[in-house]
Amino acid sequence: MINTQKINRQSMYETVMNQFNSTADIIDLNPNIRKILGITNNEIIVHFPVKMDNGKVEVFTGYRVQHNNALGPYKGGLRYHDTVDIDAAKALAMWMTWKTSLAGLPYGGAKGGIKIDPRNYSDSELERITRRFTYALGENIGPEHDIPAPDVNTNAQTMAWIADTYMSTISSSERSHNQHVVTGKPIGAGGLEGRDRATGFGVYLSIKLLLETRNEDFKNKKFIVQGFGNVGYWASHFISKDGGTLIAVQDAHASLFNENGIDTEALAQHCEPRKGSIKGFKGATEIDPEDFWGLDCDIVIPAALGNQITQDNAFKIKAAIVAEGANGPTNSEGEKILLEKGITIIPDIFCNSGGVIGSYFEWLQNRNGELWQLEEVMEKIEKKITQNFHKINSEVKKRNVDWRTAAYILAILRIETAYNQRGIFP
Ligand SMILES: NC(=O)C1=CN([C@@H]2O[C@H](COP(=O)(O)OP(=O)(O)OC[C@H]3O[C@@H](n4cnc5c(N)ncnc54)[C@H](O)[C@@H]3O)[C@@H](O)[C@H]2O)C=CC1
Ligand SMILES: O=C(O)CCC(=O)C(=O)O
Repeated sequence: MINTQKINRQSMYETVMNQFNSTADIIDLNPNIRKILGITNNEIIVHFPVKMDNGKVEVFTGYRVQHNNALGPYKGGLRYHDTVDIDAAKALAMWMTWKTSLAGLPYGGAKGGIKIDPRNYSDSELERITRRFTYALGENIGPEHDIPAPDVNTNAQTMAWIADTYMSTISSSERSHNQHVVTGKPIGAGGLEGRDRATGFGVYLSIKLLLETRNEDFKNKKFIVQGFGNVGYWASHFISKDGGTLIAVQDAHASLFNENGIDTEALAQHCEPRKGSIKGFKGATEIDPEDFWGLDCDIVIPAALGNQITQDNAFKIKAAIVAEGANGPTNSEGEKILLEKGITIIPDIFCNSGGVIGSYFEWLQNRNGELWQLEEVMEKIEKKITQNFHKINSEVKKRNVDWRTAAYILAILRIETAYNQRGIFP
């Protein structure tokens, strides 16, 4: 569990702006484009009332920030968490713009959510909250305009409620072909086979590809994971299946350690859906959360919230690789320390891009009226991530820079090219 006083030192917004500005300097980004990308296009804040199970009305605050749509419709998740505010949504929306650009997708970037701890609400309250949020967002979302997806504490069920509510607001003749207003839906409601595991699979694959460049694989490799939700679980599943040993897991409630290995599937079974936690799992010992980052291992996977690896703990990390499953888990000071120690950071905008790549395939599937099988989806995701890995690796070598810098250069250059080709800033 994290000490929030420490994580608030540098905001995620400051982190993403540092990353953007240092890249803009390196590539000598057109100053007009720099101005545009340095701000967000639209920041939507909605307050909406919902009747609770006890009959009382509570008013909630929801956010949707649309950063940039030079490459296509806005795309990015919705998060239900206490830490959601306008600055967090702005930072996360910017990361989406870089991520979709780097991945080679026809999308821009957006992010949003509700400031709420979903554990305090019943399922039927969450359904009403989600539906009222969707009404409040109104035409700010749409299948060709802004397409939400799952993020922290939201899931396929949340997306199904949004799609159903959105479709009830449009004309009946439009309903049958607007399912792609959100991605990450349940399979029976237009979802894509494999979207559930797509992000974790991408995290696994990005590490595997990096290990291959070093003539290594997962055998005899020990890894630790912060966050055992969608991303943390699926990343652990694929790495364990490929020979890696999960020795520690931390979530919002506990930190667990077993030097002989934690059974990923047994731990997943222990966590009941949505409100689940790793706490109380019998196959590992609970440790002090402060000891988590310093454990002796080869790979560290932050897969929870932003600003987790900072100047307060980066110096403790002994692993050779930090693979960013989460968005913005490493702040600027933390990154400096890791790089000085010679640790390779696989940056979030590449490492967790399997999710939005899967979402793109779901969007195409819905748009084209097709149904894709799991095997072909996973092959397509693997192909795209592998191609992107090689592009970043070439940039790392060509410019002799770290992986985040290389990824940012590619992402921002693609957007700059789009603006230039449109002839806006000759
Ligand atoms: N779900 C997706 O497809 C994608 C998610 N991501 C990012 O991955 C990260 C995790 O997302 P999901 O797995 O979808 O969320 P989730 O809601 O399924 O799981 C979140 C996990 O983080 C843990 N957590 C929350 N607060 C914590 C704290 N203070 N300390 C330690 N652990 C804490 C929770 O206990 C839970 O295990 C987020 O940063 C998200 O933006 C990135 C790309 C796509
Ligand atoms: O699948 C998507 O559209 C976006 C998922 C997301 O929020 C992310 O990649 O951070």
